[in-house]
Amino acid sequence: MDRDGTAAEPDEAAVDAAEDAPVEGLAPAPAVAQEIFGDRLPIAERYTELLATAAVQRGLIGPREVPRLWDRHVLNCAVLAELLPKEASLCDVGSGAGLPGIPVALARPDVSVTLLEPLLRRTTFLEEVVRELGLDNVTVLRGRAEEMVGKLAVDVVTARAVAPLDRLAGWGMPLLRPYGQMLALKGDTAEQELADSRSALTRLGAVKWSVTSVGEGLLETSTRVVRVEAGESPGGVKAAARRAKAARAGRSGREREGGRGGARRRR
Ligand SMILES: C[S@@+](CC[C@H](N)C(=O)[O-])C[C@H]1O[C@@H](n2cnc3c(N)ncnc32)[C@H](O)[C@@H]1O
Repeated sequence: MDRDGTAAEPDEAAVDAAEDAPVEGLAPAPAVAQEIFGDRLPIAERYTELLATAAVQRGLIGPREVPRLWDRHVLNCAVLAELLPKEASLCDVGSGAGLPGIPVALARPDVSVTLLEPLLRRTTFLEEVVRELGLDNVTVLRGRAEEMVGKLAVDVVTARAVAPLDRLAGWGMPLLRPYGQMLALKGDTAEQELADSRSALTRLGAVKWSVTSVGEGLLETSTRVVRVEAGESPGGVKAAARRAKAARAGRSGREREGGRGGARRRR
């Protein structure tokens, strides 16, 4: 600010230099990032910088994570791309600062990603990031997963660090289309959580489940994923009833609108 109270015009060269300056503590992108993100690598680098700066300042990422953002967060999430069908629709439940949804969207521009997150502070950050990075395959949606049954139906649900597997499945499976899949990043607890959740998964319309590793041969530590495949009724009986209710509400709403239009036409 100048002494007369007006903001000084920023020096363009100084702004450029500030933008190019390395972020303290953040390592440069590892060589493998080029293989994973291809020509979107500069966008992935900018996203990682935003995690190291704005997301840390707003309390969405712990400051101690900064030195390991590439390995433990961005790349570790991006390799989920290996499991995604071509041109899939995907909902990242409890996306937080965009993990794993944004790295996946960067690695797979053919996939349409919805970042679902209930907290306003987090959706505000996500909207800003999506706008700044120009991610046209990403939508931000504010809400809880259990409120979205009948409103959202996708081929793939992803989640990391959101809830124990049985509870997560109760939220995520009802958002799938028939024969869709839920991919939960679970690390070392994957097998145990799966063993503890078998009856819940069956009740929720799952027909097949396994623990799989992605990023092998690319990352030092591969990413362990619980993969749960749905049958023809994802979410089971309760979800089917909720979807039918939502569909009836939608239909009667449309009929009411049509009815009003019809009345106008008859007059
Ligand atoms: C520990 S954070 C993990 C964020 C991100 N997935 C990551 O790995 O960095 C858990 C997130 O789940 C969100 N969450 C909690 N309950 C949820 C629900 N029922 N539906 C959707 N998101 C939920 C929280 O708001 C929070 O952002």
